[in-house]
Amino acid sequence: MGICYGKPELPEVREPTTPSPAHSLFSSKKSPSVASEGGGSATATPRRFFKLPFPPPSPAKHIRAVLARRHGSVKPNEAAIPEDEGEEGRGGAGLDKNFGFLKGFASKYEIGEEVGRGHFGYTCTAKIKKGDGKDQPVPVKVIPKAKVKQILSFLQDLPFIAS
Ligand SMILES: Nc1ncnc2c1ncn2[C@@H]1O[C@H](COP(=O)(O)OP(=O)(O)OP(=O)(O)O)[C@@H](O)[C@H]1O
Repeated sequence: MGICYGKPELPEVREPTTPSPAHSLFSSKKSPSVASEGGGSATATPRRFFKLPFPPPSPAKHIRAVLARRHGSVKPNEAAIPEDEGEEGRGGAGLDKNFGFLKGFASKYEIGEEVGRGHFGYTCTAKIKKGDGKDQPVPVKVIPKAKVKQILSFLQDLPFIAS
């Protein structure tokens, strides 16, 4: 009897009945633990995030609150400038001159009628009284000091602007 040199019989490789802990890392199937956490879909986590008892505060509310607070402390002569242009028309209707011009303004310029309004102030016609350009018509933009202070104060209250 000779010795037979056939192929050695290899043991049959079978899938283990219980997968190793690393199996889920390489398997395309979802692990049972992941699948049980709310379905594992892309929408599951955001849905849980938005189930907060209160929605996050809107920055618009903060801005509106600051504006309302500021508006409450506005003096009567400041309220003469509307937020939207053209409400009172042109030509000086409702023009409030109850504020201080720069020193020497009255001696240099003769202020005329209002020609238009913006968010911060209004524009008037004026005429140079003396010196270079005497009698030359010029536009004068009037921004009440209190309005500037109000805007600066509002900007400082904003959380995203460093003072
Ligand atoms: N030189 C000018 N000649 C004629 N009209 C003018 C002149 N300058 C301004 N105006 C009128 O006055 C209006 C207001 O001008 P203003 O410069 O105050 O506007 P604005 O820049 O929108 O204002 P704000 O910066 O306060 O928002 C203009 O829409 C325009 O009708």
